[in-house]
Amino acid sequence: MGALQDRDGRRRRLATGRGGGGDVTPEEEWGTQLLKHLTSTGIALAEARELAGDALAEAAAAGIDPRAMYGPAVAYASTVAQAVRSATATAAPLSRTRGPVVLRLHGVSKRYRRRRVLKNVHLSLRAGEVAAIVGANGSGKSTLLNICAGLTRATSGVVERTARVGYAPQQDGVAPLLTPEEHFRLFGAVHRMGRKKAAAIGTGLASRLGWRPREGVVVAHLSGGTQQKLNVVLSELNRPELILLDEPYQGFDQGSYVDFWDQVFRWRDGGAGILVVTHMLHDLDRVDHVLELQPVEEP
Ligand SMILES: Nc1ncnc2c1ncn2[C@@H]1O[C@H](COP(=O)(O)OP(=O)(O)OP(=O)(O)O)[C@@H](O)[C@H]1O
Repeated sequence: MGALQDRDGRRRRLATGRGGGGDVTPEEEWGTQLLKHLTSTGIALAEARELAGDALAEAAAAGIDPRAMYGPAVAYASTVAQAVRSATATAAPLSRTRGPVVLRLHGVSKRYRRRRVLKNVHLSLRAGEVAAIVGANGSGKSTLLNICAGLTRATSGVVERTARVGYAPQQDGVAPLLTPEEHFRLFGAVHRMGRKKAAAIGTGLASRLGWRPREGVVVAHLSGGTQQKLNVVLSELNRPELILLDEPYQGFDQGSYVDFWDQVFRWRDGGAGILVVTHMLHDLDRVDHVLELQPVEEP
C-alpha cells in the first residue's frame, strides 16, 4: 500500500496493485488507478499523488463516489494531465497585470416577491482576472449572473459594470431554428458588425473550441455540447471586456473542456474579466476569486 494525505490531513490508502490484503475499497482502487494513469502521462509522482489525493478528498467531502464524480480514472487522468499542461503553458507570470475594475457588486440582494434569493453579495473583478461562482442548486448563481448582465434588477445594492459585456446564459442562449452562421450575423448586427465579418469572427472563435460549423444545419440538429459552444462563441463575438458564463461547458467532451479553459486564459491575458458559474471543484484552483453563494434561509 501507498498512502496519500487529503486536504484535511487524513491519510488515504492507495493500493499498489500487488498483494495488499484484499480490503481495498473501490474508492481507493480508483485513486490508485488515477495515480498510475497520471504518472503514465508524465506527471511527476509527487504531483500525481497530490492530484489524486485532492480528487479523493473532494469526492469524500462531497459524499460522492469518485467514480460517479469524475468518471473512469483513465479518462479523468487524461483531463487532469491536459489541464495541468495547459495551465502550465498559459500560467500568467506573477507580475500579470490587472486592469481596471470591470464588474463591482456591493451589497447586492435579490428577492422574488417575498422570497429572498441573494443576500449582501460583494465582488470586485478586474480586467485580466477570472472569478468563479459556486453554490448549491438554487443558491442564486444564475440570478446573480442575470443581475451582472443587466437582465434582472437587484432588489438592493450597487452593480457597476463595464460597457462591453458578453453573456452565455445557462438556458435559451441560442435559437433552435437558426443556423450558427445566422446566429453570428444576428449577434454581429447587434454589435454593428457586417455580415461577413461577423461570420468570419464566429467561425474563427468556433475553431478555437475545436468546432467547425457546417453550413445550413440548424441549431436544433446540433449536439448539446455543440450548442453550448455556439453559446460561448456568441458571448465573445464583440470582444467584450467582461464575459459572463453560466455553466458554460455542459456537454463538452474532455478536449473541448481543455480548449474552453485555454480560451478563458486567452481572454484573461487579452485583458477581459471573466465570471464563470461552475460546479467543477477542480476549476477553482485556476481562478483569481471564488464567490460561494449560500442558499438564503429566511422566506
Ligand atoms: N424569475 C423568477 N421568479 C421567481 N423565482 C425565481 C426566478 N428565477 C429564479 N427563481 C428562484 O430563485 C432561486 C435561485 O435560482 P437560480 O436559478 O438563480 O439558482 P442557481 O444557483 O443558478 O441554480 P442551479 O444550480 O440549479 O442552476 C430558485 O429557488 C429559483 O426557483
